[in-house]
Amino acid sequence: MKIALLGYGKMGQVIERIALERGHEIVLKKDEFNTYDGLSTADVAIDFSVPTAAVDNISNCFHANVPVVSGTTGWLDRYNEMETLCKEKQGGFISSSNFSLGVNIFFELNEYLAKIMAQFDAYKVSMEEIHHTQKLDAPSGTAISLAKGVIENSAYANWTMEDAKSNEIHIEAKRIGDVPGTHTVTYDSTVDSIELKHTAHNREGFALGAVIAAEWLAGKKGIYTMKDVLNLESK
Ligand SMILES: NC(=O)C1=CN([C@@H]2O[C@H](COP(=O)(O)OP(=O)(O)OC[C@H]3O[C@@H](n4cnc5c(N)ncnc54)[C@H](OP(=O)(O)O)[C@@H]3O)[C@@H](O)[C@H]2O)C=CC1
Ligand SMILES: O=C(O)C1=N[C@H](C(=O)O)C[C@H](O)C1
Repeated sequence: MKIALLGYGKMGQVIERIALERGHEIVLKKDEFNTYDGLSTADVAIDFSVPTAAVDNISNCFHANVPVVSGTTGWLDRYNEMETLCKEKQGGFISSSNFSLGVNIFFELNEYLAKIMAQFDAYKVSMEEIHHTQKLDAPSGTAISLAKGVIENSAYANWTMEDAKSNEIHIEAKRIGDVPGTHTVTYDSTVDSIELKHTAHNREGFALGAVIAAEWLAGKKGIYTMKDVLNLESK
C-alpha cells in the first residue's frame, strides 16, 4: 500500500517505521515547508501534524481522492466542515483523538462506568491528562473524548479546565518531561474513589493503531471511527 505521511514529527517517524515493517511504501513526507507532490499517488494518507495544518491536510486529501486517517488533535472545532467536504467529495475519513488499542478499550470502559455512576450522586467525576512538554494543545484530544463519553452517558453537561460546577467535568492538564500520554478518570466521594487509568509507555501503540486504521480504510468511502476498525460494540 502507498502511504502519504502528512506530518513527519515524533508520530510521523514512528508511523513510517511501522508502515515499512508491515510492507508499505511511503510516497510523501509532508512537513511545514514542502508541497503535496505525490499525494495523489497514495492509496491512503495519515495526518499527524499540528492543529493549524490539519484542516488543509485533510481537505487536500479529499480533493486528491485519497482516503485519510487523521490523528491530529486540537482542530476539532472544524470537524463538521471536514465531514461535509468528505461527503461532497465522496471521500474516506477516520479521525480519532487516540488510535491505540488500549485507549479504545479504555474509551469503552469509560462509557460503561459512566452509565453505572450516573445512578450515584455521591460521586463526582474528574479527569487528569499528563503529556510531554512539547504538546501544543490542552486538554488532550483523548481527555476531551473521555469527557464526551461521560457526558453522553450521564447528567454531566460540559467539561472545563476551570473550577467545575456540579454538572461539569473538571479536566486537569499537566505537561511533564517526555511523558507519551497518561489519562485518569476519577470518581470521588467522601468515603472512597474509583480510578480508571491508561498509561502509554511509548508512541508505538498510537502509530500501530493508525497504520491498522489506514490499512482498513484504503479503498473505502465514507466516515468511520476506530469503533468500526476494531469492531468494538458499546454495551
Ligand atoms: N490520535 C492519536 O493517537 C495521537 C495523536 N497525536 C497528535 O498528533 C499530532 C502530532 O503529534 P507529534 O508527532 O507528537 O507532533 P510533532 O510536533 O512531533 O510533529 C508535528 C509535525 O507536523 C509538521 N507540520 C507542521 N506544519 C505542517 C503542515 N502544514 N503540513 C504537514 N505537516 C506539518 C511539523 O513539521 P515541522 O517540524 O517542519 O514544523 C512536524 O513534523 C498532535 O496533534 C498530537 O496531539 C499524537 C499521538 C497520538
Ligand atoms: O500529543 C500527544 O503526544 C498525544 N496526543 C493525543 C491527545 O491529544 O490525546 C494522544 C496521545 O495522548 C498523545
